Amino acid sequence: MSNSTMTLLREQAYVGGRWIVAEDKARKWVNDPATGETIGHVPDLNAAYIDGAIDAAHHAFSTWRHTSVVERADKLLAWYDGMHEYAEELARLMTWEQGKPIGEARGEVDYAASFLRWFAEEGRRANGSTIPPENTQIAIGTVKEPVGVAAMITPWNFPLAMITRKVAAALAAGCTTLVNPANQTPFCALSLAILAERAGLNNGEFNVVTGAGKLFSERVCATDKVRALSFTGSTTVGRQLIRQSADTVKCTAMELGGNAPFIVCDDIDIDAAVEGAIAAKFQTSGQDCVAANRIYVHRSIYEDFIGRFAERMNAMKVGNGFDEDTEIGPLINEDAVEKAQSLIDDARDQGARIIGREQGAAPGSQFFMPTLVADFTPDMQVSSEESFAPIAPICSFDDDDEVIAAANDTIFGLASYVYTHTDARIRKFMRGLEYGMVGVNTMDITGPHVPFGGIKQSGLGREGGHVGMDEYLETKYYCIGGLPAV
Ligand SMILES: NC(=O)c1ccc[n+]([C@@H]2O[C@H](COP(=O)([O-])OP(=O)(O)OC[C@H]3O[C@@H](n4cnc5c(N)ncnc54)[C@H](O)[C@@H]3O)[C@@H](O)[C@H]2O)c1
Ligand SMILES: N[C@@H](CC=O)C(=O)O
Repeated sequence: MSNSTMTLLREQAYVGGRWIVAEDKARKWVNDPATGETIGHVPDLNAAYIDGAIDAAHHAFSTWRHTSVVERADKLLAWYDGMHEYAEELARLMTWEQGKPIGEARGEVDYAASFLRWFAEEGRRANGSTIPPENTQIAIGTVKEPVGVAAMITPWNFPLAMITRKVAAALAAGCTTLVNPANQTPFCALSLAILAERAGLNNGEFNVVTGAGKLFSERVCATDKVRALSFTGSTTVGRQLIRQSADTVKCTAMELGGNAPFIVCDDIDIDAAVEGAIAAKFQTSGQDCVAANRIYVHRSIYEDFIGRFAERMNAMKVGNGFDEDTEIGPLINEDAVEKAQSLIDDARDQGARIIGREQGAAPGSQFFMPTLVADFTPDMQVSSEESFAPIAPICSFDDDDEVIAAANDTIFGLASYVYTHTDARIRKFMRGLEYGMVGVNTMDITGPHVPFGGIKQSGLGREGGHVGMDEYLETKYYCIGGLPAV
């Protein structure tokens, strides 16, 4: 399949079950990050269009909230089937506008679709409860009800999965949805809308509102018609959105930044730990909220680990994501490349050893060669900031308590990893690490069935798993009095 024959590339927004362009012809252009070439454009919707989309979702809610769980599940499953039917095209579209290596893009299509199936099934389990009353003439219980219209603002690094993980949960709960996708990757969101429309979600239940996130958030936060706001992105923007949501007291779900520690103890198979660290660091070319951002290795195996990691890293193929053997693609824009370089410069100036291929070997201006920063210290920016780049800071430690304290010394608390084969240590790390997620001897920690999310300034709420619908459900308590005594 070539890019010119794609059938899922649509240069219109999807609002109220209709495909629209902006009357004022305002557009946002989308570029291929690997080549810089233009892919196309999408409408840059102004406030009036955003308000129209809010009204459409609000109107649709009055019907969708009363649909049966079976109807909701059928539509989500039809959408799931559509994603599988068009899996290869979706993957190619993602590689084109996001830059992700095609193998990873195929993986994300499956991952994104898995949330549609999971929540199709999970919708049936939005159970209420009965509560034993204190006298026999009353009946007490709870029912779960949808919160209302839910708005979602999603990032570019997982342009399908970060949408389906939110939207499937919300639709299964009986909410209607408005998605504002990242400006770098709107075509993935719109391809989802094409498949949603074919699955029968064609009446304003799912809207893709392209254009600036800032304006979108201002409009949705200002109105009571939108009751929930779910955001995935940086902690800086998340804080701002929590503030903006205060005036209308919205339910907010926040999946924010991370600074994941990856701890390698001295009782492990070094090659397995190196493979885990390589995957945890370089997936999505380092642009992953759960990417290993600080690697701590026990002093007794430190130089050995660095040697093996560097050898593996230097063999990684950096290139256009469409080449099947590419392991590291482009970064999302040139600012990201500049930021990566400034992190390396700061670390070098403060005495770190910089190991890796020359940046001159990069195949284009938006590529950053994978780089190991050995002997990093807490004062370096690579330690406190999420690099979102293929940069692997590594330092040594002597003692478990010391490394747990170092790992926890951050405002973030999303993912963490530890490699050790000793039972007592597993328990100590699992409980001691102040993170929402702990991977032990694996970096493969996500899936539709797990509660994904962070503590501290990495977020509020969980996505996926049994709790993934909680953000979109209210608990209504009822108390029926005056019943005949039993
Ligand atoms: N916890 C998670 O599940 C998760 C997943 C993916 C990415 N992230 C985080 O996202 C960040 C990387 O993405 P980024 O740099 O593009 O983040 P970002 O916060 O700049 O942008 C994310 C989204 O927010 C929108 N946005 C930007 N400014 C806005 C504003 N003022 N109001 C409303 N919307 C606005 C953007 O258009 C984009 O769609 C990293 O920190 C990463 O850890 C977290
Ligand atoms: N890698 C995460 C998304 C964050 O960027 C996931 O697996 O859901």
